Amino acid sequence: MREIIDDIFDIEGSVLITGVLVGGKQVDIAISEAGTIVGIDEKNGARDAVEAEIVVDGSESIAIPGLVNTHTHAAMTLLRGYADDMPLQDWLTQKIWPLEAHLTGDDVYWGTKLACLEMIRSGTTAFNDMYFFMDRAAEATDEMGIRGTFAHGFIDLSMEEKREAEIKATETLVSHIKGLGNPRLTAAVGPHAVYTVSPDGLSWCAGYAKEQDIGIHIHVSETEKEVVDCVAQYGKRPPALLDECGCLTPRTVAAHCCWLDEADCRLFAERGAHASHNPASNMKLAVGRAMPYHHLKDAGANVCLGTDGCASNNNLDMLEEMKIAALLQKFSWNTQTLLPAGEAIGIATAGGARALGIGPGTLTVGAPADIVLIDRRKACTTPLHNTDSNLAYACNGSAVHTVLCSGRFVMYDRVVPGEAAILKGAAQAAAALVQRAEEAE
Ligand SMILES: C[C@H]1O[C@@H](n2cnc3c(N)ncnc32)[C@H](O)[C@@H]1O
Ligand SMILES: [Zn+2]
Repeated sequence: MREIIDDIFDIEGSVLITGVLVGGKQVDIAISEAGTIVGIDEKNGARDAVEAEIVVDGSESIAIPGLVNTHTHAAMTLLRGYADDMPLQDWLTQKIWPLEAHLTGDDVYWGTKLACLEMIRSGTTAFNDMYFFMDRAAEATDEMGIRGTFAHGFIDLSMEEKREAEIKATETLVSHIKGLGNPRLTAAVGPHAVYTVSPDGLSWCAGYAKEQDIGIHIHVSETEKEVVDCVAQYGKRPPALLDECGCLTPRTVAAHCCWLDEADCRLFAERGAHASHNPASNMKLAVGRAMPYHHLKDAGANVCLGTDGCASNNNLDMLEEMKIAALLQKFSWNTQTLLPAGEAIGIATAGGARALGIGPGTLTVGAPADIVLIDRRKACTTPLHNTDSNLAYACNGSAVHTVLCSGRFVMYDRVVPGEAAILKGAAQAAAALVQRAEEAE
C-alpha cells in the first residue's frame, strides 16, 4: 500500500476508477493521460477506453466533481482566529488591515500552501483568490497541484498615487501569471469593492480585464452600509455603479451579494455576472441579510459558492459551506424548499466552474478530470437513501478520501504529500507575522 501511495503522486498517466457511485449508479471513470474524462460507463466499458496506468478501486466511494471555491483570500489562513466576533468595518480597519500591512511574500506562500492543503483535504480543486504577493500564491498553488485564479487586491482609496501603484501591481501580476503558461493558474483583476476603489480605478480595472481577456473578482453589496453609502456618494446602488464602470461582465465574480434588490439581480442576469454566495462569512460578520438566492435564480443569474478568507469563516471546507448555504437560505427567506441538496452541490461545482471558466464542472466525457472520491464507509454516508442529501447535509470535508485535479492525484487515501512541513512552515510564518506587527506598535 505504501509503495502505491508514494508512487501515485508522481505518475503522469491514464487512470481508471472502477465501480464508483455517480448519481446513484455504479460506473467506471476513465481518465486520459492529458487529464480529461474520456469514458464513463455503467457496464465496465470504460475499461476499454484507455489502458490505464493506474487503476483505483472506487467501490467504497462516491465520486463528485471537484468543488470550486469562488471567493477566498487563501493566505488569510495565517490570520485564522486572529480577530473574531467584530463588525465588518471595525474588523477590517482595526485588526485585519493593520496586520496585513506587515505581510511578506513568504507569508503569502506559506498561507496559500496551508490553504491548498486544507482545500484538497475537503475536496476543493479550484479557487478564486484575491490578495497580495499573488505571484507567491500562484507558486504555492502550482506546487500543490490544484487550480487557482489570482487577483491582486486593488485598493486605491480614491488616491491618484495609490491608483498608479495598484495599476502597476496588477499589470505585473497578470504578465507574470500569463508568462508561467500553466493551464491550472489564471490571472484576474481584483478591485476590492466600491467603498475602497474609485470609479476611475474601477473603470481602469474593467478596461484592463477586457484587454487582457481575463476575469474580474470583487466584493459587492456585502453590507447595508455599503449600499447606503454608495447611493449617497454616487446616486446609485453598487451594481449600477459597477455596470457604469464596465465591471459587470460574464467574467465577473461578485462576492457576497447580500444586499442585492430584485433589479440588481436582473442586472446581474442581463450582464451574465456571477454571484458568489459566502454564507458562513456573512453570518459570522452579521451582515444583516442573506444573498437573495431566489431572486437571482428567478432572474436567471449564475450563483456559485465560496468560503471567503479564514479570518471570517474560519475554514475552507466547501462541503460545510454547502450545508450552511442551504440552511441559511431556507431560514432567511422562510422557505423550506429553497436551495435543496442537489442545487447546493450544483452551485459548489457546476456554478463555480462556469464562473471561473474551467469546463462544465460535471463528471461527463470531455470534462477536466477534477474528481473527488467521498468515503462510503463513514457514518455520514450511511445509509445512502439519497446521495445528494448525504453530501449536502451530513458530510463535511473529513469524508473526502481521494482527490484528482486534471487527472493527477493530489490526495490519495487521505495522504497529501508534504503535509507536516506545510503545517510547520505556516505556523511559523503566522507567529512571526504577529510578532512583527506587535513590535511595530
Ligand atoms: C483583499 C482584501 O480583502 C479583505 N477582506 C477579507 N475578507 C473580507 C470581507 N468579508 N469583506 C471585505 N474585505 C475583505 C482582505 O483582508 C484583504 O485586505
Ligand atoms: Zn472577501
